Amino acid sequence: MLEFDGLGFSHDPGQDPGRWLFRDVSHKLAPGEVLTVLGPNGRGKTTLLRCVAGLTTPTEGRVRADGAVGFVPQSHHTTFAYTALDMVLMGRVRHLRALATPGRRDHELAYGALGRVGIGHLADRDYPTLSGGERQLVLIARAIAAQGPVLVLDEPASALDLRNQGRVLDLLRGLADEGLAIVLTTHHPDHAMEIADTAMLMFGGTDVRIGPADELLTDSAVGALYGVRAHTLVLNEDPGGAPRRVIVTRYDQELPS
Ligand SMILES: Nc1ncnc2c1ncn2[C@@H]1O[C@H](COP(=O)(O)OP(=O)(O)OP(=O)(O)O)[C@@H](O)[C@H]1O
Repeated sequence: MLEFDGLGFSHDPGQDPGRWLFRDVSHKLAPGEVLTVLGPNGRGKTTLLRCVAGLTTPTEGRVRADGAVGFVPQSHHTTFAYTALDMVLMGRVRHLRALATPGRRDHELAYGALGRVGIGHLADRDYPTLSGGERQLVLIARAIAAQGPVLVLDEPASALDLRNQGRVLDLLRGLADEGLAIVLTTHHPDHAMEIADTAMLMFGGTDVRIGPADELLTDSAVGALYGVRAHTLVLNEDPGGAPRRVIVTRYDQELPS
């Protein structure tokens, strides 16, 4: 379970009026729930995620989680020559006694997590030599190996190719179905429609809308959020199966701001 209540953040709260990135944001995620956060660049998605993960202190409000919150940053660089396996083993740290080194079970879980994100073959590679997408997969594996009940991921698919985007979305949905509560940001409404139970649209300041993803993610809401024209397409890919709704945008048709 993850709950945030009255969450607000401003870099200059003393200003009148204060310039709030977001304010009065509340939601309670049940185990198994995926919440997807959408909003334009600079709207405060990363700041909100960092508040939820306990890495940034919110200006207002509080966060409560049943257990450790795993955080997967948008990108990560290190010059230290850790291997991919070492990076994933770091996710096990809170399970180790003081000064203990990872044991057989930790290694099994780390290899298992690398396998789950499809990069078991990269275990012994030096992390700084991996591509951006490969590094993103290592960080997701690290969060999986940590075995916490809550995962918070900042644009986890941003550096991934189309096939790996699908794999990671499937993986996250699968982890939620195993009982994890998951919060992620994305710039792709389709990713939200694919896996989210709940969507959060950050229109700015106090206008932050939270609700069931299939109700909130309409072409008019997505269009208004980004200032573009958006259209819904209904795909009947599987005869006898439920039609799938996707939102496409016309990049050449900005709405007047
Ligand atoms: N120290 C600071 N002082 C003032 N503004 C800051 C400071 N640090 C960050 N900001 C601003 O806060 C805003 C929110 O940043 P944040 O990274 O949360 O946005 P985001 O929605 O995740 O953006 P993106 O989609 O580009 O990743 C941005 O406009 C950023 O420039």
